[in-house]
Amino acid sequence: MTGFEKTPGWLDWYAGPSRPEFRLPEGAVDAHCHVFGPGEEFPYAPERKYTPCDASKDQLFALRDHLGLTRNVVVQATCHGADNTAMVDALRASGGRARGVATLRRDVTDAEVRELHEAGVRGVRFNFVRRLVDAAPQQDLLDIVERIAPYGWHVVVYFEAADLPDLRDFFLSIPVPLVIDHMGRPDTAKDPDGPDFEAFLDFLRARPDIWCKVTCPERLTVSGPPALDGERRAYRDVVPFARRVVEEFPDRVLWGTDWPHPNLTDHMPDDGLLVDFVPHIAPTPELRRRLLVDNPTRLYWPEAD
Ligand SMILES: O=C(O)c1cc(C(=O)O)oc(=O)c1
Repeated sequence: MTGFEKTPGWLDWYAGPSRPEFRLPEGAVDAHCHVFGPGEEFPYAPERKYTPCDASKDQLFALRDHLGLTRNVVVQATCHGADNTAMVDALRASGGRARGVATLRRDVTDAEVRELHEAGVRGVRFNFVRRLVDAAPQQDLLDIVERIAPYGWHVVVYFEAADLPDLRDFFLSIPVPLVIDHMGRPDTAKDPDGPDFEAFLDFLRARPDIWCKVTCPERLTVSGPPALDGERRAYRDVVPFARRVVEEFPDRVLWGTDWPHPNLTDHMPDDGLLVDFVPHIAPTPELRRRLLVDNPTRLYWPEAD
């Protein structure tokens, strides 16, 4: 009993995922996942916009091993605000097999950034999705960038496709590498070769240090079918979008499960089937090795590259 009550309609993560048919290459990284609490040990932030179910580091590491992954990048979830202790606890318990992305406030001190770096944090996340956070002023974010730049960190940005035109110039003014969450959330009911997704690709072309996570087909799909009950044709509407990114930017794409899949109310995917989705978006062994192993290792474990 944690004293926290899940947001109504919130779906728990999928227990007992299937074992993927696709065998992940040696050293594969889940470059986008989260821990939630447990709330009793790591309380959710007062300013959060949802209350999740608990999803602990041990459960995350068990999923890693079950799916055949080697490492995790644990991204600070908005339900923990700028209190990074649950995420840092996961990094410290991972024996070097997890790196992290933090949320910081403008008044963060150099000593705090250094401590996060020593724990394995390598990026800061700026979130512009209104249902998740009230966005901070852009000047505050640039002040944070000044703090993290000396450590070689990058900035992870989460935004909706419709907001890219307004945010593009701000993003391009950030003087450290950028990593885009969930492919910039395209509307997959639209044409993957149409002007909206072309504008996103054009943004990626604007600088060679903009990376893109080809994640979350379960969030982006419009026509499904869901990755459940052994479905082999899950989320086919998302494939052409992700594949365009993987094929044009093979050296700066990242993949992750997004476990425990915050805020899904329609269905909760079987994470084993999410792994089986990968060969559809990265059709050759070479593309898969870069997406799953080489790229995330270069960004998060450069010393092991
Ligand atoms: O789309 C979302 O609801 C979502 C939320 C969070 C978070 O709350 O941090 O992170 C994600 O990667 C995706």
